[in-house]
Amino acid sequence: MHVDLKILDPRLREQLPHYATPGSAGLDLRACLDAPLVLNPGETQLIPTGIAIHLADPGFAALILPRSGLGHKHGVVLGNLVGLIDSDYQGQLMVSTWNRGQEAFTIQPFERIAQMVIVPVAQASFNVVEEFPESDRGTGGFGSTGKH
Ligand SMILES: O=c1ccn([C@H]2C[C@H](O)[C@@H](COP(=O)(O)OP(=O)(O)OP(=O)(O)O)O2)c(=O)[nH]1
Ligand SMILES: [Mg+2]
Repeated sequence: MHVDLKILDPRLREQLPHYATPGSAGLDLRACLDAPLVLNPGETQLIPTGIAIHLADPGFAALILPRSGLGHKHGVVLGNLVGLIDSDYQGQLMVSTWNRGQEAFTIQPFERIAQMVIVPVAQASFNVVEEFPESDRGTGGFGSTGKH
C-alpha cells in the first residue's frame, strides 16, 4: 500500500522508515533529537520522530511497538505499552519511551527507538441483542480451558 508521509525535520530525509528485510513487518522509527537524551530508570519521555504519516483509509491503523533488543536488554519500552496511530491522524509520530530498567539509558539522536507495524482494521457497528448464539467457549475465560 502507499502511504503519504511528511518529512517534518529535514535530517530525516536520508533515514526514512523502511523495511529492513523483504520479510520485515516493522518499520523502525528514529528519535529526532538535537542532542543525546538520558532516560533515567523509571523515567518516561515523549520523543518526536520527525515524520508524519496519513494512512487515510479507516481500514488500516499503525501500531508502535518496542524494539525487542532495546526492551529486553535495556528495559526501554513504551510508556503507553503500545501506540495506536489512527488512520486520520496527521500529526508527528511520537514515541513515548519508558525506561523500566535499573540503569540510565542514553538515546542518541536518530537512534532507532521503536518500530511501527501497519495493520488492517475492521470498524464495527454494534447490533444490540439479548442473547448470543451458543458457542463452545460460552462465557468461560481467564484460564477456564486449564493450564496445560
Ligand atoms: O504512541 C503514540 C500513540 C498515539 N499517537 C498519536 C496518533 C494517534 O492517532 C493519536 C491519538 O492517540 P490515542 O487515541 O491513543 O490517544 P488519546 O489519549 O485517546 O488521545 P485522543 O483524545 O487525541 O484520541 O496520537 C502517537 O503519535 N504515538
Ligand atoms: Mg483516542
